[in-house]
Amino acid sequence: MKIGVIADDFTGASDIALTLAEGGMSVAQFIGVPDRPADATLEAGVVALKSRTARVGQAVHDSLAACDWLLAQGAEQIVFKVCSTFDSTAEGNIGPVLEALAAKLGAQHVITCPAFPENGRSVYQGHLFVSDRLLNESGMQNHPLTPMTDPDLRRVLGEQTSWPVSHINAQTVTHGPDAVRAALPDGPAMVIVDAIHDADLLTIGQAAKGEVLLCGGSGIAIGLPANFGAQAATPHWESVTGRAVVISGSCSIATRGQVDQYRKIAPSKEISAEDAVSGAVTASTLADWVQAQPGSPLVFSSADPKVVQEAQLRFGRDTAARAIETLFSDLAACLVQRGFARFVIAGGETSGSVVSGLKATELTIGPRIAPGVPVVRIGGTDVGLALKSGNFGDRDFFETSLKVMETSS
Ligand SMILES: Nc1ncnc2c1ncn2[C@@H]1O[C@H](COP(=O)(O)OP(=O)(O)OP(=O)(O)O)[C@@H](O)[C@H]1O
Ligand SMILES: O=C(O)[C@@H](O)C(=O)CO
Repeated sequence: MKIGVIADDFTGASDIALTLAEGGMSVAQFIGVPDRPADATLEAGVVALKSRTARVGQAVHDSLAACDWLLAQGAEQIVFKVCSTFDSTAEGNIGPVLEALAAKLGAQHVITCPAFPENGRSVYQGHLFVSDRLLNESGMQNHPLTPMTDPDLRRVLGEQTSWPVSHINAQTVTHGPDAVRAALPDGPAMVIVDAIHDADLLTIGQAAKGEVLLCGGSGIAIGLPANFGAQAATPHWESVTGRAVVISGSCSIATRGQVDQYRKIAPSKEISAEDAVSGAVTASTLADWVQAQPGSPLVFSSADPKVVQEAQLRFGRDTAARAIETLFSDLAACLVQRGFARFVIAGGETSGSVVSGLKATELTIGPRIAPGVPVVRIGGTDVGLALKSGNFGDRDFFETSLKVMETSS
């Protein structure tokens, strides 16, 4: 293995696995830290954790365990994959995890760049933009678990780490990889690097050749496969047919648009936080409903910020979130037992729960459905998944996912 990735959520793991696969590397996504060695022919391995919203100590512990496993598989470069909207809290988990990984790997500085231009995320003057809005005006300020209220990544990361946080600006990046390398500080530092276009990420990738530790969204990996001699490719896919369901626990603006759109063409059922917390709706009754519907139904808890906020005040943020996640995880487990073969899941935390419910341990990566979202297959099965990050995909995403799963390529 050449590149080892530690991803702080499951959709993010698929996102960067797609980047590496399209960069021409053979790649697999592992669900949690595997208890056995990876296939020796793999060039990149992505360990998907559910550490973004875990307690700091747990996130550090899990990330170090993933790092140990990746190093044991021969990984020469470790990437800590975080959200392209830098989702975190004042305590972490990005800063503490990076500090721990840097200590383990003996890294002096950590190039950090969440830019993902194809999905509208750019970093300029140390500030993160989502399309033409600063992060804190992009809708991310209302995120149910990690509201992002400060667009200055130097400040955001600075609050989470005792390391100095420095910055390499866009002008330096346009001067090429040597200029970026020359701008890296001598002493220990987390280094936020600006990137506006894919070309900037390619430059950063070249500059990062030989660096043991990097941090970013999937964009940070655009330039990395070429450092190991890989050439761009389209991942292979064998069609998955069979009954399908769409499960959405993401409350992002993009997902709510996709839910509105899909409800026009498929049966749908909304689950409230109260339904899940009170146990009024159980996984098996929900599975009965899904099974009785024609076509590929949608089950969703996606709601607007006001509804989410009310539920959080009433039940507690974590209680509401975990009750919905557990319900969806149990639902998926019921449905796979009843022969369902295609699952489209919206939301990183939601995907983490559902994939665990499906008892998946390894995913193979297929072609893209949308930027940042591949189709994936549970290793050794005919079960196909789309794990969609909250903010990704256009309004037809759910329908498109089902079609891409059916099509060999
Ligand atoms: N109606 C609701 N009320 C309260 N919490 C909810 C509701 N619906 C979903 N949630 C919770 O909100 C969280 C949404 O996070 P999730 O990561 O799944 O989506 P996302 O943040 O949009 O996606 P991503 O992390 O990929 O950007 C989940 O923990 C989910 O259980
Ligand atoms: O980087 C992103 O935005 C996504 O891959 C993600 O991590 C959302 O959960």
